[in-house]
Amino acid sequence: MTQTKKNNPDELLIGLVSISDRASSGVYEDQGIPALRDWFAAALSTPWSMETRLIPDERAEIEKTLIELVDQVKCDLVLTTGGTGPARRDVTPEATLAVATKEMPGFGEQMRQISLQFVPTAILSRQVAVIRETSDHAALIMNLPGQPKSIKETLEGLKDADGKPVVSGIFAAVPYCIDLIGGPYIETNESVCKAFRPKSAIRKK
Ligand SMILES: Nc1ncnc2c1ncn2[C@@H]1O[C@H](COP(=O)(O)OP(=O)(O)OP(=O)(O)O)[C@@H](O)[C@H]1O
Ligand SMILES: Nc1nc2c(c(=O)[nH]1)N[C@H]1C(S)=C(S)[C@@H](COP(=O)(O)O)O[C@H]1N2
Repeated sequence: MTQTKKNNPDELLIGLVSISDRASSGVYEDQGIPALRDWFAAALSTPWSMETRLIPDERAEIEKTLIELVDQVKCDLVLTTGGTGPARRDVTPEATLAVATKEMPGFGEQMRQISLQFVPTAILSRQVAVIRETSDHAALIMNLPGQPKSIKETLEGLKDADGKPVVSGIFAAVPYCIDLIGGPYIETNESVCKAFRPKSAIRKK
C-alpha cells in the first residue's frame, strides 16, 4: 500500500484515477491520465504532485482505490475519469458515494450545466463530487466523464475567441473548497482558470 508522497504541507497532492475497462486491459491507450496531468500542469501556479491509477469499471476496485488515495496516500483532491454514464458497467458515482462522508451536490449539477455548452448528451453523466474525511485528513473527490476531451471542457469551461470566459469551469470553485477542508492554498494561472474565493479568504502574496 502506497504511503503519502507529499513533499511539503503546501504542496497539493492530486490523485488521478482513470476508470476504463478497455484502457486498463490495453485495448486502447489510456488518454485520461495524460489529459488530466496536462491540464493541471497548465492550470496550477502553486506546487503540486500526482499519484495515478488506471483501473477497470469494477465498483469494489474503484472504492478501494479512492480509499487508498485519500487515507494512505493523503491526496487533497482526487479526480476520476470514466464510468459515469448509464451503461451497466458504469458504476463510478456509486463507488464515489460509498466512500463519502459528505455529498457536494452542487458540483455534479454544475458540471452537467457546463458540459451542456459542449454536448447535448451532458445529462447522461451521473458524475458526483464528495468529501471523504478521516480523523486527521480530508479530500475532495470529483468524477469527470470518460471522453478525454471532457476533462478540459469541465474543469476549464467555455471561452470566447479572445479567451474571455463564457461559462466558468468547475475548477473555479475547487481552491476555496480545498481551503475549507484544511488542504493547501492553491493558486491558478488565470488565463486557464480563474479561481474564486471570498475576499476575506484571499491571502496576500
Ligand atoms: N481512458 C480512456 N482513454 C482514452 N479514451 C477513452 C478513455 N475512456 C473513454 N474513452 C473514449 O471515450 C468513449 C466514451 O467513454 P466511455 O466511458 O463510455 O467508454 P467505455 O466505452 O465505457 O470504455 P470502457 O469500455 O473501456 O470502460 C470511449 O468509447 C473511448 O473512445
Ligand atoms: N464535457 C463533456 N461532458 C460529457 C461528454 C463530453 O463529451 N464532454 N460526454 C457525455 C456522454 S456522451 C456520456 S455517455 C456521459 C458519461 O460518460 P462516461 O460514461 O464516459 O463517464 O458523459 C457526458 N458528458
